[in-house]
Amino acid sequence: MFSPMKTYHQLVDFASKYKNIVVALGMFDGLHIGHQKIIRTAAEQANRIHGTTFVFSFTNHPRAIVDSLGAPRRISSEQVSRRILRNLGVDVLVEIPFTPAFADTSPEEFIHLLYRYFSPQYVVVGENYTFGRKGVGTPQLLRGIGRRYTIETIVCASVLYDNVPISSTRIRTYIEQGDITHVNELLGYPFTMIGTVIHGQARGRLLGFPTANIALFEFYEILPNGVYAVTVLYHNHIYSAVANIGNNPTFGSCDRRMEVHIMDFDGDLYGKKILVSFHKRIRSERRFDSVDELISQIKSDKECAERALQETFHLQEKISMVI
Ligand SMILES: Cc1cc2nc3c(=O)[nH]c(=O)nc-3n(C[C@H](O)[C@H](O)[C@H](O)COP(=O)(O)O)c2cc1C
Ligand SMILES: Nc1ncnc2c1ncn2[C@@H]1O[C@H](COP(=O)(O)OP(=O)(O)O)[C@@H](O)[C@H]1O
Repeated sequence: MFSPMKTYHQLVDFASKYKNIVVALGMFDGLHIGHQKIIRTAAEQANRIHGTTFVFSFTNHPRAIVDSLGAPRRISSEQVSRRILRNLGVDVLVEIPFTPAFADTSPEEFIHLLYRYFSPQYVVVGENYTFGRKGVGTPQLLRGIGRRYTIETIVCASVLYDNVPISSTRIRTYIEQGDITHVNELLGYPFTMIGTVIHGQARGRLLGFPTANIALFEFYEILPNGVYAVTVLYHNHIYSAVANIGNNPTFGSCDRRMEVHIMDFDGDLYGKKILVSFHKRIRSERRFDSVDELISQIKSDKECAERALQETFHLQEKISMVI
Protein backbone atom coordinates (compact mmCIF):
# COMPACT_ATOMS: atom_id res chain seq x y z
CA MET A 1 0.00 0.00 0.00
CA PHE A 2 1.30 3.48 -0.87
CA SER A 3 1.52 6.30 1.61
CA PRO A 4 -0.55 9.31 0.54
CA MET A 5 1.19 11.90 -1.60
CA LYS A 6 1.44 15.33 -0.03
CA THR A 7 0.61 18.31 -2.28
CA TYR A 8 1.73 21.92 -1.91
CA HIS A 9 0.56 24.90 -3.96
CA GLN A 10 3.24 27.27 -2.74
CA LEU A 11 6.94 27.17 -2.09
CA VAL A 12 7.87 26.64 1.53
CA ASP A 13 11.08 25.60 3.24
CA PHE A 14 10.92 21.97 2.08
CA ALA A 15 14.60 21.48 2.88
CA SER A 16 13.97 21.63 6.62
CA LYS A 17 10.82 19.45 6.46
CA TYR A 18 12.10 16.62 4.26
CA LYS A 19 15.45 14.91 4.05
CA ASN A 20 17.65 14.15 1.04
CA ILE A 21 15.35 15.67 -1.54
CA VAL A 22 15.35 14.51 -5.17
CA VAL A 23 13.25 16.71 -7.49
CA ALA A 24 11.85 15.79 -10.90
CA LEU A 25 11.24 18.97 -12.91
CA GLY A 26 8.81 19.38 -15.79
CA MET A 27 5.24 20.08 -16.87
CA PHE A 28 4.44 16.36 -17.16
CA ASP A 29 1.10 16.74 -18.96
CA GLY A 30 -0.20 13.25 -19.67
CA LEU A 31 2.57 11.52 -17.69
CA HIS A 32 3.60 9.54 -20.74
CA ILE A 33 6.34 6.89 -20.89
CA GLY A 34 9.06 9.59 -21.18
CA HIS A 35 7.74 11.45 -18.11
CA GLN A 36 7.45 8.17 -16.22
CA LYS A 37 11.13 7.45 -16.88
CA ILE A 38 12.13 10.83 -15.38
CA ILE A 39 9.95 10.38 -12.32
CA ARG A 40 10.98 6.75 -11.78
CA THR A 41 14.64 7.80 -11.99
CA ALA A 42 13.98 10.42 -9.30
CA ALA A 43 12.18 7.89 -7.09
CA GLU A 44 14.97 5.30 -7.51
CA GLN A 45 17.60 7.88 -6.65
CA ALA A 46 15.62 9.00 -3.59
CA ASN A 47 15.28 5.38 -2.43
CA ARG A 48 18.99 4.88 -2.82
CA ILE A 49 19.78 7.78 -0.50
CA HIS A 50 16.82 7.14 1.83
CA GLY A 51 15.41 10.48 0.75
CA THR A 52 12.19 12.08 -0.50
CA THR A 53 10.88 12.12 -4.07
CA PHE A 54 9.49 15.48 -5.21
CA VAL A 55 7.81 16.56 -8.42
CA PHE A 56 7.93 20.33 -8.97
CA SER A 57 5.49 21.49 -11.62
CA PHE A 58 2.84 24.11 -12.44
CA THR A 59 -0.92 24.32 -12.03
CA ASN A 60 -1.31 26.08 -15.39
CA HIS A 61 0.62 25.36 -18.56
CA PRO A 62 3.55 27.81 -19.03
CA ARG A 63 2.39 28.31 -22.62
CA ALA A 64 -0.72 30.06 -21.19
CA ILE A 65 1.67 32.91 -20.29
CA VAL A 66 4.48 32.76 -22.82
CA ASP A 67 2.73 31.62 -26.01
CA SER A 68 0.38 33.95 -27.91
CA LEU A 69 -1.63 30.89 -28.97
CA GLY A 70 -2.27 30.11 -25.29
CA ALA A 71 -2.07 26.84 -23.42
CA PRO A 72 -2.80 23.52 -25.06
CA ARG A 73 -5.69 21.53 -23.67
CA ARG A 74 -4.64 19.13 -20.95
CA ILE A 75 -4.26 15.43 -21.62
CA SER A 76 -4.99 14.17 -18.12
CA SER A 77 -7.17 15.54 -15.39
CA GLU A 78 -5.70 16.42 -12.02
CA GLN A 79 -7.28 13.31 -10.50
CA VAL A 80 -5.76 10.95 -13.06
CA SER A 81 -2.33 12.62 -12.81
CA ARG A 82 -2.25 12.41 -9.04
CA ARG A 83 -3.04 8.70 -9.06
CA ILE A 84 -0.22 8.03 -11.51
CA LEU A 85 2.29 10.17 -9.59
CA ARG A 86 1.47 8.36 -6.37
CA ASN A 87 1.84 4.98 -8.10
CA LEU A 88 5.23 6.07 -9.46
CA GLY A 89 6.40 6.59 -5.89
CA VAL A 90 6.21 10.39 -5.60
CA ASP A 91 6.12 11.55 -1.97
CA VAL A 92 5.52 15.26 -2.51
CA LEU A 93 3.95 17.15 -5.42
CA VAL A 94 4.65 20.88 -5.56
CA GLU A 95 2.43 22.64 -8.09
CA ILE A 96 2.51 26.42 -8.23
CA PRO A 97 0.87 28.88 -10.64
CA PHE A 98 3.10 29.86 -13.56
CA THR A 99 2.72 33.67 -13.40
CA PRO A 100 4.18 36.38 -15.69
CA ALA A 101 6.61 37.21 -12.84
CA PHE A 102 7.72 33.57 -12.67
CA ALA A 103 8.15 33.49 -16.45
CA ASP A 104 10.61 36.37 -16.05
CA THR A 105 12.89 34.47 -13.66
CA SER A 106 16.39 34.05 -15.09
CA PRO A 107 17.91 30.54 -15.22
CA GLU A 108 20.33 31.52 -12.41
CA GLU A 109 17.48 32.81 -10.25
CA PHE A 110 15.51 29.63 -10.88
CA ILE A 111 18.39 27.44 -9.74
CA HIS A 112 18.84 29.67 -6.71
CA LEU A 113 15.14 29.21 -5.96
CA LEU A 114 15.54 25.42 -6.19
CA TYR A 115 18.41 25.63 -3.73
CA ARG A 116 16.61 27.98 -1.36
CA TYR A 117 13.39 25.96 -1.03
CA PHE A 118 14.46 22.38 -1.76
CA SER A 119 18.26 22.19 -1.32
CA PRO A 120 17.99 19.03 -3.43
CA GLN A 121 20.70 16.40 -3.62
CA TYR A 122 19.60 15.66 -7.18
CA VAL A 123 17.35 17.18 -9.80
CA VAL A 124 16.11 14.99 -12.66
CA VAL A 125 15.03 16.39 -16.04
CA GLY A 126 14.42 15.23 -19.59
CA GLU A 127 17.02 16.02 -22.26
CA ASN A 128 14.77 18.64 -23.88
CA TYR A 129 13.92 20.39 -20.59
CA THR A 130 14.08 24.20 -20.71
CA PHE A 131 13.66 26.69 -17.90
CA GLY A 132 13.99 30.35 -16.99
CA ARG A 133 13.17 33.49 -18.98
CA LYS A 134 12.32 32.69 -22.61
CA GLY A 135 13.21 29.07 -21.88
CA VAL A 136 16.94 29.73 -22.34
CA GLY A 137 17.98 27.35 -19.53
CA THR A 138 19.12 23.91 -20.70
CA PRO A 139 19.97 20.70 -18.80
CA GLN A 140 23.69 21.50 -19.35
CA LEU A 141 23.27 24.94 -17.75
CA LEU A 142 21.34 23.38 -14.88
CA ARG A 143 24.18 20.90 -14.35
CA GLY A 144 26.86 23.62 -14.51
CA ILE A 145 25.25 26.16 -12.19
CA GLY A 146 23.67 23.45 -10.00
CA ARG A 147 27.15 22.14 -9.06
CA ARG A 148 27.93 25.49 -7.43
CA TYR A 149 25.05 24.72 -5.07
CA THR A 150 26.06 21.06 -4.74
CA ILE A 151 23.02 20.00 -6.72
CA GLU A 152 23.65 17.02 -9.03
CA THR A 153 21.67 16.99 -12.28
CA ILE A 154 20.49 13.74 -13.85
CA VAL A 155 19.38 14.05 -17.48
CA CYS A 156 17.12 11.33 -18.93
CA ALA A 157 17.25 10.70 -22.67
CA SER A 158 13.93 11.05 -24.52
CA VAL A 159 12.05 7.80 -24.99
CA LEU A 160 11.49 7.13 -28.67
CA TYR A 161 8.50 5.60 -30.40
CA ASP A 162 8.95 4.87 -34.13
CA ASN A 163 12.31 6.68 -33.82
CA VAL A 164 10.63 9.95 -32.78
CA PRO A 165 10.65 11.24 -29.18
CA ILE A 166 7.41 10.74 -27.28
CA SER A 167 5.92 14.12 -26.43
CA SER A 168 2.69 15.52 -25.00
CA THR A 169 2.13 17.36 -28.31
CA ARG A 170 2.33 14.11 -30.25
CA ILE A 171 -0.16 12.47 -27.89
CA ARG A 172 -2.59 15.43 -28.20
CA THR A 173 -2.55 14.94 -31.97
CA TYR A 174 -3.36 11.23 -31.62
CA ILE A 175 -6.18 12.08 -29.20
CA GLU A 176 -7.63 14.61 -31.68
CA GLN A 177 -7.58 11.87 -34.31
CA GLY A 178 -9.25 9.35 -31.99
CA ASP A 179 -6.22 7.09 -32.43
CA ILE A 180 -6.54 5.36 -29.06
CA THR A 181 -4.10 2.62 -29.97
CA HIS A 182 -1.25 5.12 -30.40
CA VAL A 183 -2.40 7.27 -27.48
CA ASN A 184 -2.17 4.26 -25.17
CA GLU A 185 1.16 3.09 -26.61
CA LEU A 186 2.74 6.48 -25.89
CA LEU A 187 1.08 6.99 -22.51
CA GLY A 188 2.04 3.50 -21.35
CA TYR A 189 -1.37 3.18 -19.69
CA PRO A 190 -4.93 3.44 -21.01
CA PHE A 191 -6.23 6.98 -21.64
CA THR A 192 -8.60 7.53 -18.74
CA MET A 193 -11.27 10.01 -17.65
CA ILE A 194 -12.77 10.22 -14.20
CA GLY A 195 -16.20 11.77 -13.83
CA THR A 196 -19.37 11.95 -11.81
CA VAL A 197 -22.52 10.40 -13.32
CA ILE A 198 -25.19 12.97 -14.19
CA HIS A 199 -28.78 12.69 -15.45
CA GLY A 200 -29.53 12.52 -19.16
CA GLN A 201 -32.88 12.27 -20.93
CA ALA A 202 -33.70 8.90 -19.24
CA ARG A 203 -33.98 7.41 -22.74
CA GLY A 204 -31.19 4.85 -22.59
CA ARG A 205 -33.12 2.40 -20.40
CA LEU A 206 -36.05 2.54 -22.87
CA LEU A 207 -33.70 1.63 -25.72
CA GLY A 208 -32.51 -1.35 -23.65
CA PHE A 209 -29.06 0.22 -23.08
CA PRO A 210 -28.91 2.42 -19.99
CA THR A 211 -25.93 4.75 -20.23
CA ALA A 212 -24.17 6.50 -17.34
CA ASN A 213 -23.58 10.08 -18.55
CA ILE A 214 -20.56 12.20 -17.75
CA ALA A 215 -20.14 15.90 -18.62
CA LEU A 216 -17.06 16.80 -20.67
CA PHE A 217 -14.91 19.85 -20.00
CA GLU A 218 -13.47 22.03 -22.73
CA PHE A 219 -10.05 22.49 -21.16
CA TYR A 220 -9.17 18.82 -21.56
CA GLU A 221 -8.10 17.30 -24.82
CA ILE A 222 -10.80 14.81 -25.59
CA LEU A 223 -11.45 12.20 -28.14
CA PRO A 224 -13.57 12.91 -31.21
CA ASN A 225 -17.23 11.94 -31.18
CA GLY A 226 -17.78 8.25 -31.65
CA VAL A 227 -18.07 4.85 -30.07
CA TYR A 228 -15.25 3.29 -28.04
CA ALA A 229 -14.47 0.00 -26.27
CA VAL A 230 -13.80 0.99 -22.65
CA THR A 231 -13.55 -0.44 -19.17
CA VAL A 232 -15.18 1.11 -16.12
CA LEU A 233 -13.78 0.98 -12.63
CA TYR A 234 -16.48 1.21 -10.01
CA HIS A 235 -16.37 -0.06 -6.43
CA ASN A 236 -13.02 -1.81 -7.00
CA HIS A 237 -14.39 -3.83 -9.90
CA ILE A 238 -13.42 -3.46 -13.56
CA TYR A 239 -16.36 -3.87 -15.97
CA SER A 240 -16.32 -4.19 -19.75
CA ALA A 241 -18.29 -1.33 -21.30
CA VAL A 242 -19.02 0.58 -24.48
CA ALA A 243 -18.97 4.37 -24.60
CA ASN A 244 -20.41 6.96 -26.93
CA ILE A 245 -19.03 10.51 -27.06
CA GLY A 246 -21.24 13.03 -28.80
CA ASN A 247 -24.55 14.84 -29.08
CA ASN A 248 -27.01 12.02 -29.90
CA PRO A 249 -27.96 13.43 -33.35
CA THR A 250 -30.63 10.75 -33.80
CA PHE A 251 -32.68 12.60 -31.17
CA GLY A 252 -32.06 16.18 -32.28
CA SER A 253 -29.06 17.13 -30.20
CA CYS A 254 -27.82 17.45 -26.63
CA ASP A 255 -24.78 18.91 -24.90
CA ARG A 256 -21.66 17.01 -25.84
CA ARG A 257 -21.02 14.31 -23.28
CA MET A 258 -19.68 10.87 -22.72
CA GLU A 259 -22.09 8.05 -21.96
CA VAL A 260 -21.16 4.53 -20.93
CA HIS A 261 -23.20 1.36 -21.14
CA ILE A 262 -21.68 -1.04 -18.62
CA MET A 263 -21.94 -4.75 -19.41
CA ASP A 264 -23.17 -7.19 -16.75
CA PHE A 265 -24.07 -4.36 -14.41
CA ASP A 266 -27.31 -3.12 -12.92
CA GLY A 267 -27.40 -0.40 -10.31
CA ASP A 268 -27.91 3.28 -9.57
CA LEU A 269 -24.84 5.33 -10.52
CA TYR A 270 -26.21 8.88 -10.31
CA GLY A 271 -23.81 11.11 -8.37
CA LYS A 272 -21.20 8.33 -8.25
CA LYS A 273 -17.64 8.68 -9.48
CA ILE A 274 -16.54 6.25 -12.20
CA LEU A 275 -13.22 5.83 -13.96
CA VAL A 276 -13.48 5.19 -17.69
CA SER A 277 -10.43 3.81 -19.54
CA PHE A 278 -10.36 3.78 -23.35
CA HIS A 279 -9.00 0.82 -25.30
CA LYS A 280 -10.17 1.05 -28.93
CA ARG A 281 -12.18 3.31 -31.21
CA ILE A 282 -15.04 1.49 -32.91
CA ARG A 283 -16.77 4.03 -35.20
CA SER A 284 -18.01 7.64 -35.59
CA GLU A 285 -21.27 8.83 -34.08
CA ARG A 286 -24.02 9.31 -36.68
CA ARG A 287 -27.68 10.12 -37.10
CA PHE A 288 -29.98 7.15 -37.62
CA ASP A 289 -33.31 7.41 -39.47
CA SER A 290 -35.07 5.21 -36.95
CA VAL A 291 -34.66 4.23 -33.31
CA ASP A 292 -34.68 0.53 -34.32
CA GLU A 293 -31.66 1.07 -36.53
CA LEU A 294 -29.83 2.77 -33.64
CA ILE A 295 -30.72 -0.12 -31.31
CA SER A 296 -29.39 -2.77 -33.69
CA GLN A 297 -26.23 -0.71 -34.24
CA ILE A 298 -25.67 -0.41 -30.45
CA LYS A 299 -26.07 -4.22 -30.18
CA SER A 300 -23.32 -4.76 -32.71
CA ASP A 301 -21.17 -2.02 -31.09
CA LYS A 302 -21.43 -3.95 -27.85
CA GLU A 303 -20.22 -7.16 -29.51
CA CYS A 304 -17.45 -5.26 -31.24
CA ALA A 305 -16.38 -3.74 -27.90
CA GLU A 306 -16.32 -7.18 -26.26
CA ARG A 307 -14.02 -8.47 -29.00
CA ALA A 308 -11.78 -5.38 -28.82
CA LEU A 309 -11.48 -5.75 -25.05
CA GLN A 310 -10.41 -9.38 -25.45
CA GLU A 311 -7.80 -8.35 -28.02
CA THR A 312 -6.37 -5.59 -25.80
CA PHE A 313 -6.58 -7.59 -22.59
CA HIS A 314 -2.79 -7.90 -22.22
CA LEU A 315 -2.53 -4.08 -22.13
CA GLN A 316 -5.25 -3.62 -19.56
CA GLU A 317 -3.07 -4.56 -16.60
CA LYS A 318 -1.57 -1.07 -17.02
CA ILE A 319 -4.86 0.26 -15.64
CA SER A 320 -3.24 -0.37 -12.27
CA MET A 321 -1.22 2.83 -12.89
CA VAL A 322 -4.41 4.90 -12.73
CA ILE A 323 -6.16 3.11 -9.89
C1 LIG B 1 -22.68 2.12 -27.90
C2 LIG B 1 -23.52 3.33 -28.17
C3 LIG B 1 -23.51 3.91 -29.43
C4 LIG B 1 -24.28 5.02 -29.71
N1 LIG B 1 -24.25 5.58 -30.95
C5 LIG B 1 -25.05 6.62 -31.26
C6 LIG B 1 -25.07 7.18 -32.57
O1 LIG B 1 -24.31 6.79 -33.47
N2 LIG B 1 -25.92 8.19 -32.81
C7 LIG B 1 -26.75 8.69 -31.86
O2 LIG B 1 -27.53 9.59 -32.15
N3 LIG B 1 -26.74 8.21 -30.59
C8 LIG B 1 -25.91 7.19 -30.28
N4 LIG B 1 -25.89 6.68 -29.02
C9 LIG B 1 -26.55 7.43 -27.96
C10 LIG B 1 -27.99 7.10 -27.72
O3 LIG B 1 -28.76 7.90 -28.56
C11 LIG B 1 -28.21 7.47 -26.25
O4 LIG B 1 -27.52 6.52 -25.47
C12 LIG B 1 -29.63 7.50 -25.88
O5 LIG B 1 -30.28 8.53 -26.56
C13 LIG B 1 -29.78 7.66 -24.38
O6 LIG B 1 -29.59 8.98 -23.93
P1 LIG B 1 -29.73 9.35 -22.39
O7 LIG B 1 -28.51 8.86 -21.69
O8 LIG B 1 -29.84 10.86 -22.37
O9 LIG B 1 -30.96 8.70 -21.86
C14 LIG B 1 -25.11 5.57 -28.70
C15 LIG B 1 -25.10 4.99 -27.42
C16 LIG B 1 -24.33 3.88 -27.15
C17 LIG B 1 -24.35 3.27 -25.79
N1 LIG C 1 -25.55 -1.34 -17.14
C1 LIG C 1 -25.66 -0.03 -16.90
N2 LIG C 1 -24.86 0.87 -17.51
C2 LIG C 1 -24.99 2.16 -17.27
N3 LIG C 1 -25.89 2.68 -16.40
C3 LIG C 1 -26.71 1.84 -15.76
C4 LIG C 1 -26.63 0.45 -15.98
N4 LIG C 1 -27.57 -0.16 -15.22
C5 LIG C 1 -28.19 0.81 -14.55
N5 LIG C 1 -27.69 2.02 -14.85
C6 LIG C 1 -28.21 3.27 -14.29
O1 LIG C 1 -29.04 3.85 -15.28
C7 LIG C 1 -28.63 5.19 -15.58
C8 LIG C 1 -28.73 5.43 -17.06
O2 LIG C 1 -30.03 5.21 -17.55
P1 LIG C 1 -30.59 6.13 -18.72
O3 LIG C 1 -31.97 5.69 -19.02
O4 LIG C 1 -29.61 6.14 -19.85
O5 LIG C 1 -30.70 7.52 -17.99
P2 LIG C 1 -29.93 8.91 -18.20
O6 LIG C 1 -30.47 9.47 -19.45
O7 LIG C 1 -30.28 9.73 -16.98
O8 LIG C 1 -28.47 8.58 -18.29
C9 LIG C 1 -27.22 5.31 -15.10
O9 LIG C 1 -26.89 6.61 -14.70
C10 LIG C 1 -27.17 4.32 -13.92
O10 LIG C 1 -27.56 4.97 -12.74
